[in-house]
Amino acid sequence: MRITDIKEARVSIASDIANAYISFAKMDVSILAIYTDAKVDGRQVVGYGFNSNGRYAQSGLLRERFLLRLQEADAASLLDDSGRNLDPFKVWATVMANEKPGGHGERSVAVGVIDMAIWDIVAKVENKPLAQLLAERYGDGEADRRVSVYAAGGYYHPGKEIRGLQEEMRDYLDMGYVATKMKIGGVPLDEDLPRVEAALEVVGDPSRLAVDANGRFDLQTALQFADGLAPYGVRWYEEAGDPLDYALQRQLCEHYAGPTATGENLFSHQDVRNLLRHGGMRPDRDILQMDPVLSYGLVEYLRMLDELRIRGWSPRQCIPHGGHQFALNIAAGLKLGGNESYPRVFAPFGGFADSTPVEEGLVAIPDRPGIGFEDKAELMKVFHAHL
Ligand SMILES: O=C([O-])CC(=O)C(=O)O
Ligand SMILES: [Mg+2]
Repeated sequence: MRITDIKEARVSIASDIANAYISFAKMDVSILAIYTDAKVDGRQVVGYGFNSNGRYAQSGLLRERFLLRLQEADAASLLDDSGRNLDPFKVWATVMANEKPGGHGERSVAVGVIDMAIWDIVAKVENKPLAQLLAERYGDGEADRRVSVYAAGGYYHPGKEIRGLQEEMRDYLDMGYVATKMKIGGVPLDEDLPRVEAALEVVGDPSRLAVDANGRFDLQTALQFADGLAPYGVRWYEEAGDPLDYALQRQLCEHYAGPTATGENLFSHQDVRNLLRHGGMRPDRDILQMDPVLSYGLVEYLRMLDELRIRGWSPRQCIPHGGHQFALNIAAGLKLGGNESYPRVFAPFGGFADSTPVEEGLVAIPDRPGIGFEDKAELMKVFHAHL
């Protein structure tokens, strides 16, 4: 088989929401289609990819470097031993040729978009959902049938007062979620704690509400918020400080008994190794949120999981960022602890298949080959309109 064509485009997901660090007023993503000459049940196999929110479209890196390498590669050099499917590890090595180590920057996002599309192809050629393929290749053969998801939102939004936040949380519960997440750190502690209390009034059990500071705080503020949050017992306290400030994370873990979470802005297995070595994170409670598409794709995510295992961490402590179907398949196939979901923001890239509504906080994997994008009409419309 061979790749016959590659199309890439930039799509806006701009909105007027903000977290403690950034506004999403100019947010966009790269979308990608990789066409092949493979056919399954008479249909051409096409793989789709996109990056999740928080990092911008990667058009320049994709066009000028990574896709060129893929297009210039000898077709046979990309195949697995059977010769009838792509090998994601060989594709990864091809697109990463002549890249120095370190300095991961956003190169990892461009490569992640390609990797997502390649795994979509590989699972389609095998005629299986990606979750099943992963369980067979890397697990005990059985994927989790349903994945625990939580509704991420609670952004700062002009004109959205406490009542608006409560309505948003109620909306998530009505949609079938039992757990949610909200932003903190965009206003001072004495204004944020009433927001947390208001959300808790709706969500109920504090173990069902996580809070996310998006890396906003210095050590002192991180600890002040920790003290403010401690009496509530929220599900987790996310990205208190800069994602690469492992000393801050360690001091937070020493100070705050509740679960913390971080990792969505770690883009390599080397970064994850450093977090686990130096960040003081506790395998019995803390949550790791690396997002496979932002961090060089599933090929690299498997290396991250190796770093976890070496250090006695269970993959169940991983709940990836990003709210996309790729991470949902990975969570089911590799038996992670759950997956993020964005029911109301970043559409149509957030959310899962049309045929698998969230029920009691769980979502199933549709019985479709690949990642399952074909079971998400609004997303396919975007792919077809641009690619
Ligand atoms: O607001 C963002 O950048 C998204 C985020 O942190 C999350 O989903 O955890
Ligand atoms: Mg976050």
